Amino acid sequence: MNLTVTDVRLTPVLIADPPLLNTQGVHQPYTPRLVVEVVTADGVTGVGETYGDTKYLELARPFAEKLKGRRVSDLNGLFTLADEVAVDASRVSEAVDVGGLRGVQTADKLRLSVVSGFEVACLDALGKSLGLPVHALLGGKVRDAVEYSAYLFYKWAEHPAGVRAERDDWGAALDPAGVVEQARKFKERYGFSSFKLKGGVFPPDEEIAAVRALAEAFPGHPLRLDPNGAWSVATSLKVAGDLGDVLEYLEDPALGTPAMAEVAERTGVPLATNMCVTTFAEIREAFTRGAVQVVLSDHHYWGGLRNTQQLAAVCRTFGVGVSMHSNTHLGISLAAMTHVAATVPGLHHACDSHYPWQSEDVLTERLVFENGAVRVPDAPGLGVELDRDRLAALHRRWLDDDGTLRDRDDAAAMRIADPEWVTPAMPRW
Ligand SMILES: O=C([O-])C(=O)C[C@H](O)[C@@H](O)C(=O)[O-]
Ligand SMILES: [Mg+2]
Repeated sequence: MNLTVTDVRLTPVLIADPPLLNTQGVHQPYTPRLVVEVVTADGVTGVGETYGDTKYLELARPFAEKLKGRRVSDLNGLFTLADEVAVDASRVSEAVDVGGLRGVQTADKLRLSVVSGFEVACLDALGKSLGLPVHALLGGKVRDAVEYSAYLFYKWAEHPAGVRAERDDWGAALDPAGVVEQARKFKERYGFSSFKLKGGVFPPDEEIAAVRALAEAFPGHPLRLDPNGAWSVATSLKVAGDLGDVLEYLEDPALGTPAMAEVAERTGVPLATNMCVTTFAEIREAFTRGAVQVVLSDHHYWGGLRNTQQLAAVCRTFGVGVSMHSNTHLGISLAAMTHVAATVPGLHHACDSHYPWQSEDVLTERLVFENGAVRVPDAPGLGVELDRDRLAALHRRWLDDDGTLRDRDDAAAMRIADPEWVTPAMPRW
């Protein structure tokens, strides 16, 4: 068996995204992703996926060149390789990523986000070469299915008039009734029984009312609210006080570890984060201050599936829960998330996934949610297959774009509907 990488293919794509609202603005009609393929000397192809914005592509290209000649089994070596790829300082001059949705932006985190796509592709190729599923390469699954939560968003019925976009059949959700209706659809279509509402969009009282309406419509179901740090400590405490009886956890109510620690100290409602603990370096302060009770891992920015397992082990050591964060992603990443989640003992919270919002994929067969869960694939590698025609079509869309959609910008999308829109100063409420 020859596991040497002889070729690496990078295919940026633009995939359709509905008009989902968050505190920074609204999703653009298409969002960039990068599909990574590694090919071994034996002709085995492994596939991975990560962010597709320009700053990631700029790193992925030299990284791909360096990977050639190495073995797909050399997973630790990926981090050494990544250290050799220079990050343009202007790419990390902002303190926060995606207008603040993914926490601090550092050169390391950028590199790790790129490594993750290659790590998954290498694991896929290795698994296919050995005839083993990725979860077996990670030590073996401890469950046969991974539970996901319905990721509810405030949402317009459609993208602004005149903007090229794909239509969706979810309708608008701009008030409590709309949110409950969306949740019903999620439950009907996918069987989800946990619900997360992306907040930070409307004044907190409106979002409290929406969560109350969910609690009434779905009694006993785990509920979460995530305003992406849009609230002050006082507002966070008010929301925790009003919703404490129905929330599984409150996600990033306030921005940064000190503010989260202050909230945590004064409420019994567990706090989750994908914003103040997003790197290993951020763990110590957050855990010693008791700022978070659940970390939402994301194999993309934590640097892959094996780093996700390490994060889970650290969380376990400190008695902190673990679950998963999600951005817009394709089926490749859902498969990767499912494999790693299957290996993590003590995963007590349903994972987030944007996948139901994605009408487009690059796989021959979409992954399916049954009773809110994805069965852990047992076929070799990730257990998914690329549909090359779909991949080519979505790449064509990326090629045809004049550059406006190649870098995610939720504030720019919002300005099309509201030219006065500026990224809100935090805390917003
Ligand atoms: O905090 C989170 O869960 C996210 O930031 C997830 C996504 O980025 C979501 O907010 C989005 O895409 O609008
Ligand atoms: Mg979050």
